[in-house]
Amino acid sequence: MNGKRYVIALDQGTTSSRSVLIDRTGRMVDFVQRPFQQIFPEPGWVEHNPQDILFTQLGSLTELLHRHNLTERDICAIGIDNQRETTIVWDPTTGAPIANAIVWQCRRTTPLVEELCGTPEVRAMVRAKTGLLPDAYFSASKIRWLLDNVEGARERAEAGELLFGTVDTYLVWVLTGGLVHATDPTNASRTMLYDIHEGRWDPELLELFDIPACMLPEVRPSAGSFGETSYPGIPAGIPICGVAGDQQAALFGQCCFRAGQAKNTYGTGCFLLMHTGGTAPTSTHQLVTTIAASAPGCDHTEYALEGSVFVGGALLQWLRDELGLLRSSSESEMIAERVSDTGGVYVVPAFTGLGAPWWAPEARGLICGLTRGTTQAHVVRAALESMAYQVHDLARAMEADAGRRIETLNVDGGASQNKFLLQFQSDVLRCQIRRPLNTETTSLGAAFLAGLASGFWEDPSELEELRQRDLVFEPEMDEARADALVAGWRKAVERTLL
Ligand SMILES: Nc1ncnc2c1ncn2[C@@H]1O[C@H](COP(=O)(O)OP(=O)(O)O)[C@@H](O)[C@H]1O
Ligand SMILES: O=P(O)(O)OC[C@H](O)CO
Repeated sequence: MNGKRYVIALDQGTTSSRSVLIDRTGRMVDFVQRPFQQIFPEPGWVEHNPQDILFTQLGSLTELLHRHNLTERDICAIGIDNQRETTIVWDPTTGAPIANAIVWQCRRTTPLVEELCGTPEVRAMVRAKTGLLPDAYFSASKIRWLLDNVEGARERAEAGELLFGTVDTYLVWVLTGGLVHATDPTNASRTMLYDIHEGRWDPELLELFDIPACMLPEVRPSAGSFGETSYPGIPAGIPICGVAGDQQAALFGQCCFRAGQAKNTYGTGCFLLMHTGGTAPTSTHQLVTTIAASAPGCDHTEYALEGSVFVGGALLQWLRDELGLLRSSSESEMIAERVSDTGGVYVVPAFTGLGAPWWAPEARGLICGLTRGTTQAHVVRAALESMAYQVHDLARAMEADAGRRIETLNVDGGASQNKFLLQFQSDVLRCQIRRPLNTETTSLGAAFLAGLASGFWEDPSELEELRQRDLVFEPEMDEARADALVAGWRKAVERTLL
């Protein structure tokens, strides 16, 4: 314990950077958010300018500090959570990135991954070591692309003149004045270069992707020491002692510390993660196994199963912007409640194919079951229900892989404000849904990690007690009806696979 009043979370997301002030009761006192530009140089490519990431992050931090008149005397620690997989390579002598960051959504390296990981043997080796499915999503092929396509990059990297980092690493490096080049296991586990069982960068994977080991950051515990702030304009000497990828941070922020505890984030897409304790199950349903963030003092690696829904809340934005059926996403709740069911309508938002457990990249979306009596309310309700069905499918796959039921699903994200959605989720999943009062669980997770590492909080049980009042949803729908609805959804999904 010390007299400092706050922990700050730096929440570096895909579309904005946020700085969040959190007090000892776990309350979010205030936050500052700065959006930044998305760069689409070619179809399917997505980039960020690392300077944009940096200056929106630092700008939000300084504004937050000024707004509350805060100095290093008030801030116990900084925690960082970040968009994962996004890849930055820079020159440590100047701090200048050699190119824009290649964002996790960018598909430019799909042919490269096909070429390097095309055989069943290589795919199996990558899966066994990293827990991931070989894909352009993860960092490895993005680093390789930069080395192959930026003039002189390979020679400089091999001579030890370039550094690689995910966004956490880049922020830590800049904030510590270039002293610390480090990441944490949750971020390392998303690069496709890290052996999640051995806990080290893997020589065979580095050889496969032809990436020099000297570019890679040191891997330190998520609740560990990442140096101190030393950057002009930022109060000096604040310890940075929490780092985690944003989805693992949210799992931690939801106080899912034990095997079987799960969270789902309903945002533009959805991310479902289940803590699996010290075991790393291999999914037979195309889910990925990833490293979970651990509290200080944990003597073993903890894991999670993860699955994602590509189109979640984005479907409501599509109904709003392209079909004009809604004025806002939040209006969907009131409109859906106007009807008692969808009248047999299903929406399958396979705009970019379907993810786990279907993995059908060629599938395309549909709205089916239309009759002359179908109204706006039926379609809007079916759109909300589609989010719940997709999470249901992921959750059932996860339960089969983990060999245990999800008793309670902890939820967060923008669309978790929708109570109709959460009740329907509980009905089809047949489990309790819990929404914390503070749904900013990502920032909370980063703050918790930094706060535990710095002694701001004593131990994880204290954090469970801080958890503010939850909104709880229990299944209300008759089980036979819920099963019939899910069966109808399955038929609709099958139609998209034709
Ligand atoms: N009340 C609501 N009901 C349903 N969907 C909502 C509601 N509020 C926001 N959304 C959806 O949630 C998404 C935004 O959530 P957010 O967690 O901020 O997203 P992200 O972090 O993925 O950018 C949008 O796609 C929006 O359509
Ligand atoms: O930026 P977010 O919060 O949508 O998260 C992105 C994920 O970390 C990508 O894996």
